Amino acid sequence: MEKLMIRGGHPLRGTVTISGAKNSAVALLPAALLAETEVRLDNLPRLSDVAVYAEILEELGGRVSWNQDSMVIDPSGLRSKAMPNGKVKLLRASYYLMGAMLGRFGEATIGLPGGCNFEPRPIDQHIKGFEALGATVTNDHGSIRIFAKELRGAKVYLDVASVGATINIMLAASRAKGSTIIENAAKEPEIIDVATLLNAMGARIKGAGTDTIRIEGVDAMHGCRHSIIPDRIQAATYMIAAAATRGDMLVDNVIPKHLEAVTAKLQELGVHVYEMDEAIRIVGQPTYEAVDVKALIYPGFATDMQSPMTSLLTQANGVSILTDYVYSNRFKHVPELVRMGANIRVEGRSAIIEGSKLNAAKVKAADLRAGAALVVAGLTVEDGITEVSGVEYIDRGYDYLVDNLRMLGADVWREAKS
Ligand SMILES: CC(=O)N[C@H]1[C@@H](OP(=O)(O)OP(=O)(O)OC[C@H]2O[C@@H](n3ccc(=O)[nH]c3=O)[C@H](O)[C@@H]2O)O[C@H](CO)[C@@H](O)[C@@H]1O
Ligand SMILES: C=C(OP(=O)(O)O)C(=O)O
Repeated sequence: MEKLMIRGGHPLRGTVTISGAKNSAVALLPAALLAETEVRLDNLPRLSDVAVYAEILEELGGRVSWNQDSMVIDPSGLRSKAMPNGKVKLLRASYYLMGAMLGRFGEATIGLPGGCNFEPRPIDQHIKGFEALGATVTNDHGSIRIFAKELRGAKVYLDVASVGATINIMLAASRAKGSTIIENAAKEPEIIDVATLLNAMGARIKGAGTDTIRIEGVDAMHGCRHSIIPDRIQAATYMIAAAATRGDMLVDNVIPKHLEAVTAKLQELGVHVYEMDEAIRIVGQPTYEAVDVKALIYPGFATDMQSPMTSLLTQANGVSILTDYVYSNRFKHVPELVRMGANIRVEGRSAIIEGSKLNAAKVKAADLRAGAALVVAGLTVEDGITEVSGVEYIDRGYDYLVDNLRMLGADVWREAKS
């Protein structure tokens, strides 16, 4: 186990290039199981979640070769295999194996997912979707067993606009007989990315990115080449870090439209933000004014950005209220920020943040974005060294973090945990 050491107080200056989106990658890899020939994914991020997924595909008989930021998945040797335990427990997005294997083999047995468990994260809407398509779903001691003699298209109305359920239903329905309609579908950009890959593989999906998605099932799917969209959460984290350190950063290889909610909120704080075609420049300012933030489904301010945003709000004058309407209790970063001198209290699903100077401390990341929040906080501290443990969570979502931060002028390094 390692920890991240941060000697803060350096404004981040320069250019950072954002990698492909984690939340796309972990859906595109299992989607490749639906093809009968090779799928090549470009702009793939070097993340631990991606590495674990590649190993899962190999365990299922797929052949995977990973070269720089491209991966070729040869699904020709794939077989149906129960995966009740093991690697599926290491990441949240292993639930996509359910939809992909159901579509490909008519059956799947997958252990309930792991990943960041900041609060209970049910998958009832995924299951409702599979059942609507004609599958029988049982929970066998923490493993979900799904079986269908024949998948038939159906209309599914999601009770909540769930990203995972929307993608899982798209995966299975791509190989069902007839048409499926998903109503109240999630609209996140990663859903469009998955639909783009599936269509390039021969699927017939329309409406991804709106709340109604129509899928005409097809009999067979084939390989293709696909480039993954940039990671908007990673990009937002760097934008927030630039603002928090009063730096001047060009965040390159982004789709600015995906970042509108964070751009608008940074401008409201007083940060200068300049949008270009594929980049955003952030110019930090000496003082910021408190703002309220509501984390919502897309195109609202993403819940995954709220923890790093909390750290930035400690740098604003006045009291900010940050409310998470997606996850009611995603505040594991708060006690650690308080350890660093932050003045924050949690009331219900809101964090009430009063601006204050932060101090160096030994803190622990309890999940991925809590880790990102602690890194942003550590970068603002002028004296002393902040030690962030739980780096394995941060590695789920930020590749080349130390290299990138050092290139931007930060004094950060990894050390073995004593
Ligand atoms: C791998 C991946 O893409 N992860 C993202 C995905 O997670 P994930 O897809 O798991 O999140 P969902 O969009 O499904 O969850 C949104 C909300 O719906 C609820 N819900 C979800 C499914 C369900 O069957 N029943 C139910 O009640 C959840 O508890 C939550 O309150 O979207 C989240 C919300 O943007 C992000 O934080 C995660 O980074
Ligand atoms: C919660 C996250 O990821 P996951 O759903 O994979 O745990 C995240 O990316 O912030």
